Amino acid sequence: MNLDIYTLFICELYVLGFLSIIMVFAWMGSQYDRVLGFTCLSLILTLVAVFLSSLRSMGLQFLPVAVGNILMMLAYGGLLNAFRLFCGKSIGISWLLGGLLWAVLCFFPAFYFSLPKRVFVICIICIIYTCALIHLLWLKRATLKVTFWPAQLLLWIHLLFHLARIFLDSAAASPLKGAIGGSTFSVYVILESILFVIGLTFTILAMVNERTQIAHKHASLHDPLTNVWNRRALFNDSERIVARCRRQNIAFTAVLFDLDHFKSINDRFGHQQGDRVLIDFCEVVQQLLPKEGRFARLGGEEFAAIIPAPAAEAWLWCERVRLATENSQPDTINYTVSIGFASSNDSERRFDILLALADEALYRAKASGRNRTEQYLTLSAVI
Ligand SMILES: Nc1nc2c(ncn2[C@@H]2O[C@H](COP(=O)(O)OP(=O)(O)OP(=O)(O)O)[C@@H](O)[C@H]2O)c(=O)[nH]1
Repeated sequence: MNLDIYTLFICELYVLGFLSIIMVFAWMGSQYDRVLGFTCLSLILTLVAVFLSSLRSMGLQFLPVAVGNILMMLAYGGLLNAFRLFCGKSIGISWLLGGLLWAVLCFFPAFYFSLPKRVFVICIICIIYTCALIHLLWLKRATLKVTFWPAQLLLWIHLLFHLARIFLDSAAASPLKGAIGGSTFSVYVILESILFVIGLTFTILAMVNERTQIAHKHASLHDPLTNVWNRRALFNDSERIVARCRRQNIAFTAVLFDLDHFKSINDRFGHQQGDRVLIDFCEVVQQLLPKEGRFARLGGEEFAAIIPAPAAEAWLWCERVRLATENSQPDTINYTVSIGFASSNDSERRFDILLALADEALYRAKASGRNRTEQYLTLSAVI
C-alpha cells in the first residue's frame, strides 16, 4: 500500500476539524460536561499541533518541533483530565507535565536538533499517557459494561503502536521535499493518529452516554435520600424473586415497615435529623437483609421488603430488625418501627396482594401500641 503523506495530512486536518466541531456541540448539549470539554480541548490542541508540524515544509524548526509538540503533549494531558474527571478524580497538574518536559528538553541543542532523540522521547511520553488512560479506564470496568472493552482495545493498540515505533522508526529524515512529519515513518504515525482520534472521540462519547444512562437508570430505581431501592424497583424485582421461589418451591414473605411517631421526631429534632433517622433505618435493615431479599422505601417513613422465607423465619427476621432499630441511636435519637408481614407458600400468590395483607398486619401493630411485629394471621392460617 502506497500512502501519500500529503493526502493523509489533509485527511487528518479534516478529521480533527470535523471531530472538534462534533465535540463542541456534544459538550454544549451535555450542559458543559467537563469530560467532553477536555476531550474537545484535546482535539483542538491536536489540530493546531498537526498544522504546526506541517510548517516543517517551509523550513521552520521552532514552531513544529517545540510549539507543535508541546501542544501535542498538552492534548494528551487534556485526554488525561477527561479520563480523570470520568473516574471522579480531580485534575491536578499531571496533565501539564508532558508539555513542560518537552519545553525543558528543547533548551538542549543535543535534543532539539536530534530527530532520533525526539522520536524516542515522544514515544515514551505517549506510552506513559496511554498507560495512565488504560489504568483510569480499568477503575471503571465494573460500571462500563458496553464501552469498557472497545475503549481498552483502542488504547492498547495505540500503546503498542508507539512501543513498536521506538524500534521501527529509524528516525531518518524524510527525503521528500518539505516532508510534513519529519521521518520516513511519519506516514504511519499520521495514519494511526487519524484512526486513533476517530476511535477515541466516538468511544468517549459512548462512555459519557453510557454513564448518563447508568445515572438515569439509578435515579429511576433508587430513593434519592436513602439510596435504597424505590417502589418501582421493588415491584420489578419482586416478580423475579417470586418466580424463583415458585421454581424452587419455597415460601416468600412481604414485609411492611412504618417508623413510629415520625412526625414528632421531625417536630422535636428538625427535618434534617428526621432524614438522618430514615437513612439510619435503611442501614439497619440493609445490614440484616438476606442476600436474596430486596428492601425499598415506598415513601415518607414507610418501607417494604420481600424475603424468600416462610412465616416462622420471617417472624424472626422482622424481630431482629425491630430490635436493631430500637437499639440504634443516630445522633442519640431513639426511634422505633412497627412491622407487618404476610407470608405465603401458595405459588399463585402475588407480591402486591401479600403486601396489602402485610398492611393490615401493620395496622394491627400500630393499633396495639407500636414497636411491634404482627403477622397477617388469616393467610398464615391458610398456608
Ligand atoms: N424528615 C423527613 N420527614 C418526612 C419525609 N417524608 C415524610 N416525612 C414526614 O413523616 C411524617 C409522617 O407522619 P405520620 O404519617 O403522621 O406518621 P407518624 O408520625 O410516624 O405516626 P405513626 O405512623 O402513626 O406512628 C410527616 O410529618 C412527614 O412530613 C422525609 O423524607 N424526611
